[in-house]
Amino acid sequence: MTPAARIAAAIELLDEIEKAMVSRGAPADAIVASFFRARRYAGSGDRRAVTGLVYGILRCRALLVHMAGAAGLEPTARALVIAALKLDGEALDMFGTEDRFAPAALTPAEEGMSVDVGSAPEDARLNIPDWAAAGLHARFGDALAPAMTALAETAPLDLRINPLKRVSEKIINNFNNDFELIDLKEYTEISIRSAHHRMLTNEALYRDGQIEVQDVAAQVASLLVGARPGEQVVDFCAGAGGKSLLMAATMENHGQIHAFDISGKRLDALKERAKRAGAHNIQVKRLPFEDDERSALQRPLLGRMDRVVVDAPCSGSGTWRRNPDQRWRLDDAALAEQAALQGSILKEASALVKPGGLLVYMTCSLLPAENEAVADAFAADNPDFVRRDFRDFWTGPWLKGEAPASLALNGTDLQLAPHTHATDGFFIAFFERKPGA
Ligand SMILES: C[S@@+](CC[C@H](N)C(=O)[O-])C[C@H]1O[C@@H](n2cnc3c(N)ncnc32)[C@H](O)[C@@H]1O
Repeated sequence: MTPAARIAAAIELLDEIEKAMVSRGAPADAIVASFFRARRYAGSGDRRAVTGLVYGILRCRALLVHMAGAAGLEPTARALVIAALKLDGEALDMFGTEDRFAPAALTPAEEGMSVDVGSAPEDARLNIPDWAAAGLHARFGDALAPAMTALAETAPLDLRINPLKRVSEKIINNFNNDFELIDLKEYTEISIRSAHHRMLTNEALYRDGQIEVQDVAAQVASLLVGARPGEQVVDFCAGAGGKSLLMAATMENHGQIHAFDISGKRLDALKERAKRAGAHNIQVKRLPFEDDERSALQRPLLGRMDRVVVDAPCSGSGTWRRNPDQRWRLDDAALAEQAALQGSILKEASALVKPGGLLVYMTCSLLPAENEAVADAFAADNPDFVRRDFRDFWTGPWLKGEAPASLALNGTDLQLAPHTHATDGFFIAFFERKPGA
């Protein structure tokens, strides 16, 4: 593709992503994949250039929208691409050239767009969507700028060794030098990090289930649950099984994990991953939508589980490094709806915990409305549960050293964030059902 054709393609691709953000359609990575499936003529260099420009735009979209608005332009995909090129100090001479793929010539308003970043409001400079502004200010206070800068970066590729497969240090050390593995032993014994994103599907270690892809925050969360061999555990929102797989390892495949989710597709993926990982104690159950069927499925487990994990559906604000389009997919009403759903799932799942058992609530969110507020409301309405300090659980297998400092707004829960912990944003709260309750 010519440079002009790449710009035209970036405008087209961004337009598709913008429309999907409004309609809450497919996520950006799925749109990128289908965009290039339909354009087989695009080489890998073209893909990298077009995708790099589009993702770069999503990482500072609020500022670009501000720049377009200040020039009297609607924030169309074309205006955002022009703003991004200006911000990067790129020449705009590929617009309106003889090249038949070139985008149309710049209008006077587009020509005149100013790159006066200093005059933009702080939330625009830091790429903060309106619906998350109050929560992020409350979470980070004076550290808002470094926190948001870290959230705008590209996340590393985090992996973990699968303890069920007993991979030796030597094998890991030999694992494709190209991966530039960083020895990441700060929080756990089993984490490794690659500076680069590569396809792992052809790697023998991955195909044989010896390594898994999982952000370190999610690894820490799974280990903090502390599931032991022989226990009965429910992973209430198990999805594709990130937490279940690691819990199966702490349980050494003994006892039972009941993996629930409403998505049959995700549970199918869990089954595949469990097979690859050699995790044999996970029983997958799709939660029906009808209330009575849903209750019937859970009835045999009521009040009998040693541990119940609720990895609730959330805004995903802690994963914005990986999914920058997620910032633009919610609004105030959707956030409130999400928090209400989180509260109701937590309440429903709590009924499965046995007296003396543990309920662990977690999200990959940074927002107090989805984190402390949901946990606080549960604590207030459920006196038969005691809120426990996360530090008490920093004892499980493969967790290292001292518990890290927490960014939670209280002294008991754990909140991780990219700028302080070099992980995704992640929240975890612990509740113990009173013995005899
Ligand atoms: C954060 S994801 C779970 C990720 C998963 N635990 C992992 O580690 O890979 C949240 C999951 O909640 C599921 N979910 C959404 N609404 C639900 C509900 N009402 N009951 C149970 N699961 C639900 C979604 O399908 C999604 O898989």
